[in-house]
Amino acid sequence: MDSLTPPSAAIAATAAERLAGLATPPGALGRLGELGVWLCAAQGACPPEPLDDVRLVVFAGDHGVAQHGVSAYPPAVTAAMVSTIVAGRAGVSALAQAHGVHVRVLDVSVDGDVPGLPPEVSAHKLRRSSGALHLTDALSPTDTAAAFELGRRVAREEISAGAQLLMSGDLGIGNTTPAACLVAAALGLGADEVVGRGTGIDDATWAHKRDVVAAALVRAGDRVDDPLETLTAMGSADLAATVGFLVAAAESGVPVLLDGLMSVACALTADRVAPGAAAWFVAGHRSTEPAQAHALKALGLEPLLDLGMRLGEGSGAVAAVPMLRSAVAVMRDVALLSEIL
Ligand SMILES: Cc1cc2ncn([C@H]3O[C@H](COP(=O)(O)O)[C@@H](O)[C@H]3O)c2cc1C
Ligand SMILES: O=C(O)c1cccnc1
Repeated sequence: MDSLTPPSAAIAATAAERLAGLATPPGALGRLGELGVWLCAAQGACPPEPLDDVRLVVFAGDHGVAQHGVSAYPPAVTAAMVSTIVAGRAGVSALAQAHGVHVRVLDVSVDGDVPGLPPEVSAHKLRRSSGALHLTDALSPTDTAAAFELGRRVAREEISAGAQLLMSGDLGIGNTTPAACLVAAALGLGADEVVGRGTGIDDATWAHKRDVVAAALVRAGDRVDDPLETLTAMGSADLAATVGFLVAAAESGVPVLLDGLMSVACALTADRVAPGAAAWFVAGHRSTEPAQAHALKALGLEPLLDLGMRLGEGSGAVAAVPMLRSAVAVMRDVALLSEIL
């Protein structure tokens, strides 16, 4: 893919000038000021538009590797949590209600049919679960392409419906294992550097998860050099869809607020598929997963929040939405020093 157009440098310069002219000491707004400048550049408008339409899409799927002792929870939790998001009662639902964020959840590859799902949640289902990535490819190349295109289509739908800011969320027991693999593949890291505690695994399970990731990396071989082949070898349909979603947001010039490990691993992969995509991303929070820290550093992103969260679902991104709205408010509503003197 060609390198993407970055946010407007001209508007960034105008916004930086406005920030410097506000009735505050220079730099006194700290990162809020930097965020404000970035948002102006991403929107192509200074002062920026209020963020009235903020949307999260949660990509749900199961993972074959979850049958092999890498999580503290059984795969059946995935379907139950999809229903819980639909009912508006998940962790991310509470945060989204508090901050006026629209949540859409998609069953991309949950293992089995989730009873009682509204058709719009299950209509895009691509497959059930994925191959156990240390033993076999997670997906076929056709599945990877279809999932990537699904994610792109979903982003375009949300943008057409009015999204000014997009976020991706994840749901799927075992998903920290493929996400760690994506980061290791992109950055040439070893399994022991990327494997984390996920849902809260003990030392013995961590050591096994590390061995599983190491085996997956050996099995993938030099396919790690290509981001889409990496998704085929050791990703999943829900993660490939997330990558497509993030690429399409960046292609369309819509800013993205990233979440934890899965979101950031997919952002890193999206920037490999579409170089320059990362200029459209801001990091919502630092999770406790080591691979997320490596990926953030490689992307040059410093997270807005560091609350020790490790939930996923998009929760850390949604928690950071008030920071972006604060940045908009200061850029719009603070007087200029020249007006008051
Ligand atoms: C009740 C519950 C709700 C969740 N919501 C998100 N996750 C998160 O934790 C899981 C990933 O961690 P691991 O790789 O260790 O399985 C995914 O389902 C992810 O979405 C949850 C996990 C649980 C148990
Ligand atoms: O980093 C995350 O988002 C995360 C970590 C553990 C489990 N689920 C999500």
